[in-house]
Amino acid sequence: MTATPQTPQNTASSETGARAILSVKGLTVGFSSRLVLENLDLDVQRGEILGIVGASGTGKSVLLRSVLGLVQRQSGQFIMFGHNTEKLSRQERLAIERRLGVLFQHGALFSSLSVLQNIQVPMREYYTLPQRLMDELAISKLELVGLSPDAAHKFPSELSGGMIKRAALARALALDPQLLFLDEPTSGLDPISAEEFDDLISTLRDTLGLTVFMVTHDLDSLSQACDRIAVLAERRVLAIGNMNDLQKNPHPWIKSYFTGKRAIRQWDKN
Ligand SMILES: Nc1ncnc2c1ncn2[C@@H]1O[C@H](COP(=O)(O)OP(=O)(O)OP(=O)(O)O)[C@@H](O)[C@H]1O
Repeated sequence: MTATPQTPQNTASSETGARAILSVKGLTVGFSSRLVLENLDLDVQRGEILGIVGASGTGKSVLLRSVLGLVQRQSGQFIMFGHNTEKLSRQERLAIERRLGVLFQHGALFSSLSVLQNIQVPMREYYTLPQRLMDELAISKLELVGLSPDAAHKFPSELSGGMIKRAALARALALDPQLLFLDEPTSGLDPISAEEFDDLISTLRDTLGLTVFMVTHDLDSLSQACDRIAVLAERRVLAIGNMNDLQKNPHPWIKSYFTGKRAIRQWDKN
C-alpha cells in the first residue's frame, strides 16, 4: 500500500527544466567575529547523490543547517526547486519544507516516542491525517528502510545503532521528500552496516528519484554512493567533482584525503 499524503507541489514554473534542485549563492555564516563560511556557492543537481567532505570544523553541518534555515546567515541566497527561499509566502515555504527530508547526525529521534510515533512527527507537523492512515504510512516507511514492523513499537533506547539510523531515515522519508539531507549517516556503524546503509541510499535514490545531500567522512560512502563530491575548505567549496577529478587535485588537504594511505587502502579494497 502506498497511500501518500498529497504534497502540494510548488506552482511556479521556474523550476521546470532547471537542473539544479538547490543552488547556494554567496553564503556567508559566522559566529561572533569568526566566519565559518564565506561567499560559498554550490549547486546540487537533480537526482544526484552529492557528498560533502572537509576537515573537522570546516562547516559542513553549518552549511546543511543553514540551507534548512536552522542557522542564521550573514548573507547569501538559496534557490530551492527554482524558488528563492527569501521571497516565499508562508504557504509556499511550507510547501517547500514538505519536499525536504532530514536525517540529523546521530539520528536525533525523540527518546520518549516509539519508532512509529517518531516517523509520524513530520506527518503531524504538516498534515491532519487520520491515525489509521498515519500508522499505515509509517509502517510502509519502516519497510522501505528495511526495518520489520516489529520495530514500530520499540523506543530508541531499545534499538541498535544501525536500527536508529534506519528509523531516522524512515522519519526523513515520512513526507515522500524530493531532496534528502543526511548528516554523517554512517558514523558509528560497523563497516557492513555502513555498506548496507549506503546501498539503501543508492536504491532509494534510484527507485524514488531522490536527490541526496550527504555530509560524510566515510570514504566508502564517497566511493560507492556519491556521484559527485564537494570539498569544503577555506570557508568555501574548494573543489567539486567525481572521485577521479578529486584524486588529481593538487590542494594539500584534498590530495592527502583522496590519495593518502587511508584512501589507498580503501581503493585497494574496492
Ligand atoms: N551554534 C554555533 N555557535 C557557535 N559556533 C558554532 C555553532 N555551530 C557551529 N559552530 C562552529 O562552526 C564551525 C563549523 O562547525 P560544523 O559543525 O559545521 O563543522 P563540521 O565541518 O560539520 O565538523 P565535523 O566534521 O567535526 O562534524 C566549528 O568551529 C563550530 O565550533
